[in-house]
Amino acid sequence: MTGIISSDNTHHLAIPALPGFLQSDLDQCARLPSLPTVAIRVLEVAGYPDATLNDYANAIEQDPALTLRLISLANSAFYARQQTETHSCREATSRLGLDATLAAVLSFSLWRDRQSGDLIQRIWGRSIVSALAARSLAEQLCPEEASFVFTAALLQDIGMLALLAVYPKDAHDLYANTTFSHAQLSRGEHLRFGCDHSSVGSWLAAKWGVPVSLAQAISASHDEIGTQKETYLLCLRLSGPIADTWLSANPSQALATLLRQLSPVVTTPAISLSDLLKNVQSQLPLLTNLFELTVPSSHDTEALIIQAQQLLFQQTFVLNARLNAQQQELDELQQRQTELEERSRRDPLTGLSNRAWLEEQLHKRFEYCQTHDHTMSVVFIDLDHFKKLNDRFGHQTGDRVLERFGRVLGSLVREGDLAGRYGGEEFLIILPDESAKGAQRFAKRIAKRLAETPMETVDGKPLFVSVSIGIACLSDGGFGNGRELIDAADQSMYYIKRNGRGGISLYGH
Ligand SMILES: Nc1nc2c(ncn2[C@@H]2O[C@H](COP(=O)(O)OP(=O)(O)OP(=O)(O)O)[C@@H](O)[C@H]2O)c(=O)[nH]1
Repeated sequence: MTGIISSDNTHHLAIPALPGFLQSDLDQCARLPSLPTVAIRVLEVAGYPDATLNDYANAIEQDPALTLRLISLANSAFYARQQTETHSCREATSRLGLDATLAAVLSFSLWRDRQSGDLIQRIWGRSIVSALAARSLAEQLCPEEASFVFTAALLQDIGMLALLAVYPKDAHDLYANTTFSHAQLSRGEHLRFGCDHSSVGSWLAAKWGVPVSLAQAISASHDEIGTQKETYLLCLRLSGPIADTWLSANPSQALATLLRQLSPVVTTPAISLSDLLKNVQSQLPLLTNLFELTVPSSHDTEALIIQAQQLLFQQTFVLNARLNAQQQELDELQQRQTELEERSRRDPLTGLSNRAWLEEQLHKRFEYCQTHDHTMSVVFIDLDHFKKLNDRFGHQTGDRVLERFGRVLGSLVREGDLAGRYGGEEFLIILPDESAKGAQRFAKRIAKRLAETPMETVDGKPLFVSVSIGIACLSDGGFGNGRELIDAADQSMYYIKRNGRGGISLYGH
């Protein structure tokens, strides 16, 4: 059959460009599938939302050979079924119906080599189931576009035929791998040919001169489900995976998996899966007969749905259990991480903050006070004569004193204050929003507590300690950073040390 290109649409900007090498190989290929003018005219008619059988018949009658074949098809045993013989194209199209007429025209035009083997059979088989699924979906979601969607779905894989014509070996090797999913095939095509068959199919359809909208739909047919705005594209994109499910060796399992994959992206409640599958089931023999394909095994659609739902429930159950286990692991990891972080901030002996954490927090607080015009105070505490205490009572007693003092300090600070061990027998407390006077009151409470409460008992005797305390308040000096504030408190503390110990000094006073 001679392919006559009625109007080449490949230059149309809305059709994506192909890689240069592929484009030139396709241009030079003499064996590309071709469509006669009459088939293109029929495709145009199929694009009308209100196409009638008359429109189809008028287009088909332009080609006497095709008309004759349609009439003989309509009179074949399968379609005749006790009806009288038909003689006109109009009667033939009416007997076949719109979908079957269109499929017949395409099959006569494209399906030339009836002996072309399993691979081509598989490609057309998928296209036919896709077309039926797409039409059924469209009838539920966008009835006015059902016919267009049917056509686009039927042609969505024609790019595979083109690639088989241009690169017979490479394409055959890829397509013959029946373990590949359709998505894996597309990825394989990208690797080998620089794009997938939806782009090639779109280019081919545009080259035939089919309506641009149809070529564009073919191009978008394999894109990710859920990214489309138009409902007809949703129907088209769902049709392929549904066909794969139908044709799978284990359809209920495949359907359950598909439903699970689709549940987050397809939220249209209007789709009746049962109607969809029943439609495919009832129309399939008619269309496969046109293409002289072996009818893909039929399914008990109700049982299929029930089995798929049961599997879906099981899968969800297993998935949830796995998710729960993972979540638990994650929680434990997070808890460990939090504990580690917490520990990295603590002084192990007293349980108070350590120096690094104190300095980091002081730095942050200082910045905050600068930008928000707040004040703060720091209190520097050094235990008096601690060396002597160690020397006299032992290092362990010294440790217990430090530990006990840490607890006392912790009990005296308020929420929001930060007390820590700065080093050895030195402690630092950050008092956010505290004036010098408030910090002094706090320091006095510490001194009073130490005067009243022994930090240890040695040989039955209470061991009291005194401390030297230096205070610096942000409001009392031109401090450039947190470090300077600590130094000021440290200097005040040393002032007490130099003057006999056991007292409180406020920087700048
Ligand atoms: N038990 C114990 N002692 C410590 C710890 N860290 C530091 N020290 C001791 O604390 C003592 C501090 O001595 P100095 O810096 O001379 O100060 P001081 O003896 O308290 O004298 P003044 O500060 O002048 O009153 C040293 O002997 C350190 O070994 C600790 O974690 N545990």
